[in-house]
Amino acid sequence: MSHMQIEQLRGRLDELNSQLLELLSERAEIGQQIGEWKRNAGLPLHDPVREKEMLDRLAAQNSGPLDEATVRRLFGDIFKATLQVQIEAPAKRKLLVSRASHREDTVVQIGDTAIGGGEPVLVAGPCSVESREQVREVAAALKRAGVPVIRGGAFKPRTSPYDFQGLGFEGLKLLKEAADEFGLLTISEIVTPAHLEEAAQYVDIIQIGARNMQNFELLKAAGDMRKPVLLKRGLAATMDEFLHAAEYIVSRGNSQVMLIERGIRTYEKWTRNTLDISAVPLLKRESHLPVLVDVSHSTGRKDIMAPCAKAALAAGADGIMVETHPNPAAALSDADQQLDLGEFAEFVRDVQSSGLYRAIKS
Ligand SMILES: C=C(O[C@@H]1C=C(C(=O)O)C=C[C@H]1O)C(=O)O
Repeated sequence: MSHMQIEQLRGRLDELNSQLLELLSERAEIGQQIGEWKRNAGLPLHDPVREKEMLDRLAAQNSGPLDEATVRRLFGDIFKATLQVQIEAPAKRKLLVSRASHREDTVVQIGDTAIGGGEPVLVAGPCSVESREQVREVAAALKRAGVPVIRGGAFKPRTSPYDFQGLGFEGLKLLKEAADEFGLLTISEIVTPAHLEEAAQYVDIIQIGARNMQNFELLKAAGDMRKPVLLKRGLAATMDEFLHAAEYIVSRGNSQVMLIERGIRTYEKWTRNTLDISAVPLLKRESHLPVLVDVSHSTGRKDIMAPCAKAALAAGADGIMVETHPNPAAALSDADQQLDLGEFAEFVRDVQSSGLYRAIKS
């Protein structure tokens, strides 16, 4: 046989491989549907009687060149594979937030700013909105640094009830006023479902905080909004819990959801929390939603914020959140971890020098 003939036959085998794969995939999908039905009906997934019937029928149909034992073994393997697909948590693969159901990156577009699937963005601002002057000064610094989104807490879920609880709606108004003056977008945490509608007048992105990641009524209410939501990972939330929390929002019709890793609680004390960098590529792989990293709450220390931001971007993050305040020492919350405006400008320069982030030109 000539070399050309072999090439032709191999080409034909390649074609048959593709067809077989297509058929096997179709078969596995049907198996999945049957598996789901069985699960709902409380029936066992494995049905050896049905498998034996099929094998006997195939053996009878077989006219070679494969011998009977081989046909039985090959189909036995196919049934096993179908069973495996049925067993593997089907819920996970079918989540709306998963890549399995939506391959392309979700891009949250707010005005001229796009988050996800392209250039990473910075989100910065004070931990809490404290006064008109404070938030205005920060907004001006953000504008100078080419940062498009200002953050600032107005409803603060603090560990102690005796700590500063935020200025509430007054804080949101001050944030919006400063943002409008400098052409920025706003983001702020909302903690009460009943506040969402009113808050939507002042915030472009609703933040759901780490402590509320599994506040299901809040998630549902945010899902009924048609506003972008930034969902923070809970202090001890697994990836699975995090994605299911996002699913609560998306399943109500609000597809504009962004995820943010903010550090998890571990035994380590040198950082405020432990920044879980692996969350970034994992979430990017499992989900199509934009993924950000909060380098302030995760590290809680200024000296490693820039390297951690670079690591997050290198790992594929779509954005970085960082806290900055005109006078951190006098801040009403998170005094130790907020960058002053000089440190913030330096932080932006440092992150930019990595080539992983480009500031937006104003
Ligand atoms: C798909 C089913 O579930 C399992 C997988 C089978 C298959 O791959 O054909 C057959 C029997 C079960 O063990 C089914 O019951 O039909």
